[in-house]
Amino acid sequence: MPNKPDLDLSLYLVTDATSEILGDNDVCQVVEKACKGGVTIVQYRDKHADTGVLIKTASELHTVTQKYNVPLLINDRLDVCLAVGAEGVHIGQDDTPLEAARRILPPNAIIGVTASSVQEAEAAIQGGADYLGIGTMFATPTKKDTKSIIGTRGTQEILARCMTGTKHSVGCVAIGSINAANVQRVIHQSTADENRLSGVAVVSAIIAAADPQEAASELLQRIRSTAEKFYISTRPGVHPASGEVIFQQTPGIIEKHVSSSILSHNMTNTVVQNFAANVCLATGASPIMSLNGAEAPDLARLGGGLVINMGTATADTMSAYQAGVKAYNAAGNPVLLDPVGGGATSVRREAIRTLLRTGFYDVIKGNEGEIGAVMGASTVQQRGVDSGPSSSNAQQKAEMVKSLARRERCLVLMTGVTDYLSDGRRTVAISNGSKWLGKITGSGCALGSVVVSYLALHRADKFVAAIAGILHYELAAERAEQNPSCRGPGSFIPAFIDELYLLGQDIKSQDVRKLARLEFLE
Ligand SMILES: Nc1ncnc2c1ncn2[C@@H]1O[C@H](COP(=O)(O)OP(=O)(O)OP(=O)(O)O)[C@@H](O)[C@H]1O
Ligand SMILES: Cc1ncsc1CCO
Repeated sequence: MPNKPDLDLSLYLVTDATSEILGDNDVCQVVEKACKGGVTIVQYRDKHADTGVLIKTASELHTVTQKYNVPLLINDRLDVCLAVGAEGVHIGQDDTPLEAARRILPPNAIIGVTASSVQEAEAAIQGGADYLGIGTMFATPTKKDTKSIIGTRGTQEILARCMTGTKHSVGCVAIGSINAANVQRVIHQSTADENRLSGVAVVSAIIAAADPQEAASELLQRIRSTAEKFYISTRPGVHPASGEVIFQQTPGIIEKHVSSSILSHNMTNTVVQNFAANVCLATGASPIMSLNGAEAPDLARLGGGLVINMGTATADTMSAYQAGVKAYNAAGNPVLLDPVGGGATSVRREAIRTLLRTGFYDVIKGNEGEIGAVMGASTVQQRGVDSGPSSSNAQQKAEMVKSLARRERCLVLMTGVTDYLSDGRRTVAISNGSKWLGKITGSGCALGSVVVSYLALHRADKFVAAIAGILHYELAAERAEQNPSCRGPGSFIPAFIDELYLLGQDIKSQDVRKLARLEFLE
C-alpha cells in the first residue's frame, strides 16, 4: 500500500452489484468510465458476493483505479482490502469497530466511517477516522436498511458540530440519493458557516447512467461550480466589503446596471406582471415574464437572474417554478424566491417547503409574515399577501434575517417601512423608500425583479449587489414622492417609473452616502 494520499473526496463513487442498478454491465468497465469522467475516489461495495468473488473483483477494480490514481476503498471487508492491497476501507456503525480496523490495517490505510448523528460523527473523529460518510441524505433505493434519513438539515447539524473544514477535522461526504439534479442544493444547504461537505457520494447517478463517464463529468462540474458559488465574503482571508466601500461602489454598480439590458426572468404572479416588467426596463434590465418551465433551461443560460414569486401559485406554476430553480442552479445564475402570502395559508406553507427542497436560492425576499413562514415560525398571521401587524422590534427583525440567511446560506431581505438585509454575516437596515410603496400593489414583487438582475450583474459580492438594487429602487421612490405630480398612490406609479429611469441617468452626480439611510447592525 502506498503512503496515504491527500484525500480528494469531491466525487466519491460507491459501486453496486444489483441488477436494478448495474444491469448486465461489467462493474470494472463502469468504474473505468467513471474514472475517466473524473471520480476522485471509489468504494467497492457488494454485500452479497462470496469472498472469492469479492477478492477477484476488488483486485480487477484496483488495477483500474490505480491507472487513474484514484484510491480504492472496500466496504466493510478488511480481509478483502488486505488481500488486494486496496487503499482502505469504509465501515458502517454495525461493522468492524474503528479502533479494531485501525489495529488490523496498515498505518497508512484510509478508514472512512458512516455517521448519521452528531454523536456518531464525534466518536468517529475522536477515533481517528480519515473521513465521514454522512447520511442517509434522502431515502435511497440502493440501501434498504437506511437507519436514518437526515436530509440537508441533519447534515448541516453534523457539519456544524464537527468543525469540518478546520485543519483539526476530517473530510465529509454526504450519501443517499444524490444526483445531478440535487447535488448543488445538497452542498449549498448542508453548509454550516465555514463547515462544508468535501464532496458527495453517489451510486446510481453514475452506475446506472447510460454514459457513466459523462454522468461523472457533469456531477464533478456541478460540484466544483457550487463550491465556487459560495459568497466571497465567507472565504477565509477575504474581507467583506462594508460601510464606506459599499457607498463608494454603489453609483458605479447602478450605472453599469442602467446600460446592461441584463435579463430579469420573472416567474411571477398575474397581478404584477406589467408593473414589474416596466420597473425592470426603467432600471436598465431586460424583463421576460415567462411561466413556461420548458424554456427555463434556455433562458437560464443567458446570464440573467430568475424571480420565483408565489403570488398566484397554482399546481401548474409550481412545476414551472421547480423547473426554473433547477435550470438556474444548474447554469449557476441567481434565483430570488419571493414567497408571497407564505404565511396566509397552509397551501402556501407547503409550497415553500417544496421549493426549498427543490433547489437553492441566492435571495429569499418577503415581508415579515413571509419571512416568518419560510423560517417555519410565523411572527405575524398574514391576511392575504400583506404582512399584518408586527410585534417584533428592530433587533428581532435583524436576528430573523440573519438566522435564516445562515440556515439557508443565502441573502435574506425582509421588506417593510425599514428593510433588513443579511448574508448571515453582515446585516443592514435600510430606511429609504416612500410611504406610497406600501400603498400600491406589487412594490415588493417588483423590488425582487430588480434585486435579482443586480445580483446577476455584480457577481463579486451579492450583498453589495442587493444593496445597490434596493437603493436604486428606494431613492427613486423618494424622488417620485417629492415630485409635484405625485398626489397619491395612483400618480405615484408613473412618477416612480420615471424616477427609476432618471436616477439611473444622474446617479454619478448623486451623493449616495448622504442619501442612503443605511445602518450596519451586528
Ligand atoms: N411606509 C413605507 N415607507 C418607506 N418604504 C416603504 C414603506 N412601505 C413599504 N416600503 C418599501 O416598499 C417595498 C416593498 O415592501 P413591502 O413590505 O410593502 O412589500 P410587500 O408587502 O411584499 O409588497 P407586495 O406584496 O405588494 O409586492 C420595499 O422597498 C419597502 O422598503
Ligand atoms: C394582490 C396580490 N394577490 C396575489 S399576488 C398579489 C400582488 C402583491 O403581492
